[in-house]
Amino acid sequence: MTSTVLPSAQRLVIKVGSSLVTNDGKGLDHTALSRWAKEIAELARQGKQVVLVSSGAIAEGVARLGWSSKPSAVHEKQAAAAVGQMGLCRAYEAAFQEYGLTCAQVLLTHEDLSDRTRYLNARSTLLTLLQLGVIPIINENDTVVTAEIKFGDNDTLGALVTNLIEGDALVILTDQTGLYTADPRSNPDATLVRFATAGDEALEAMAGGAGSSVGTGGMYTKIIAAKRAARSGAATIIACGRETDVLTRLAAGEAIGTQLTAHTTPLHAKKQWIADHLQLKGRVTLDAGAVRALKQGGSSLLPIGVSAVEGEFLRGEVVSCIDGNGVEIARGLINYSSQETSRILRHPTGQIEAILGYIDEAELIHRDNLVIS
Ligand SMILES: Nc1ncnc2c1ncn2[C@@H]1O[C@H](COP(=O)(O)OP(=O)(O)O)[C@@H](O)[C@H]1O
Ligand SMILES: N[C@@H](CCC(=O)OP(=O)(O)O)C(=O)O
Repeated sequence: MTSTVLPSAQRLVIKVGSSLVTNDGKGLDHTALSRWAKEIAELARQGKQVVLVSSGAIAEGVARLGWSSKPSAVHEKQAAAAVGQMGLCRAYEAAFQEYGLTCAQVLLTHEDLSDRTRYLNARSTLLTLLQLGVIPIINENDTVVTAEIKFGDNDTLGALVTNLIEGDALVILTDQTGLYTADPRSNPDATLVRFATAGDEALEAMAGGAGSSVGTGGMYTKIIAAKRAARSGAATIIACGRETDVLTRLAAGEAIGTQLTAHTTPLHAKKQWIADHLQLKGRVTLDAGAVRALKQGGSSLLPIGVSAVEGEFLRGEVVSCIDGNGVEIARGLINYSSQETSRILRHPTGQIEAILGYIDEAELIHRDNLVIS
């Protein structure tokens, strides 16, 4: 339980809060942005895919408009967010450019992620950006949200994005070292919780249950976000964004802050997520040997075991694996598009590169991404 998850995490969602991004509301903290960009560039160099969820639009808008404090009227908050988002984009673009990385702005609402078509569109856009080596920077689309449909906090958005792209981990950077047994601002004796299980109800009490002074945000939404991220098997780390090299040290295996691990095995949760949430985009027909290998369990699907392909799909989409009689054997996330699959089917893995001119993965569907029917 005490091992750290980040060294093996391939796909990460990193969320930074308003207090960090805007230096406690005193305008954008360019030094902090540049530090994170440098660390994220290092993670990318290590082969990790990173999505950044950044708050701060409203706080930055308030500063740019010369207002003395955050307005309470929703339409004024929306206006401030629209102004501030420009600043966030410019600052992130400059910060990432310094390290040779391209970034992209993605604004999402809760509705986008509860509507199946939009969910899948958002997913495929984000996966395409990641494949292109671009760092997506996500915020809530404050212009179009009303009280009922708004995320209300970017911790929840971070968790939903983690589910959406099946991130291996959600890293929530905030102004505290991690989760304490009580709010350290008002409880000097509180101690840091280093490892726990996401979804453990005792954590919600520590973070101040809903209705208390911190119940509408603060640590509470981070604990709930961890519970949500665990549904697709992701672990959550809550750490201080002001700590030197926090991201690269976490990636090197250092236990910093609080780690909340998914209670089910990540693999099981991820497979369940694939089965429940993603739409079938096509079918591949397996030969008898591949059917046996999959049914007996434990094997990945290799292109040599596939005899036919139907439908149009992209890398990362879900396809059904059927036997010669059309009976479904499994479903899984495929590593090659339908066009690529039709070119490499019946071929040994060693020939993929010669046929396509490149190789993404040796397997057509990795066993971790296969759900046997
Ligand atoms: N048990 C707890 N452990 C740590 N921080 C807590 C706890 N309960 C409440 N908090 C408060 O949560 C705050 C962080 O939440 P918030 O201000 O919403 O950050 P962000 O802008 O990063 O989302 C801390 O500054 C702290 O005062
Ligand atoms: N969309 C808003 C997000 C506000 C928000 O959730 O802030 P935080 O609790 O600091 O992560 C903004 O950019 O200001």
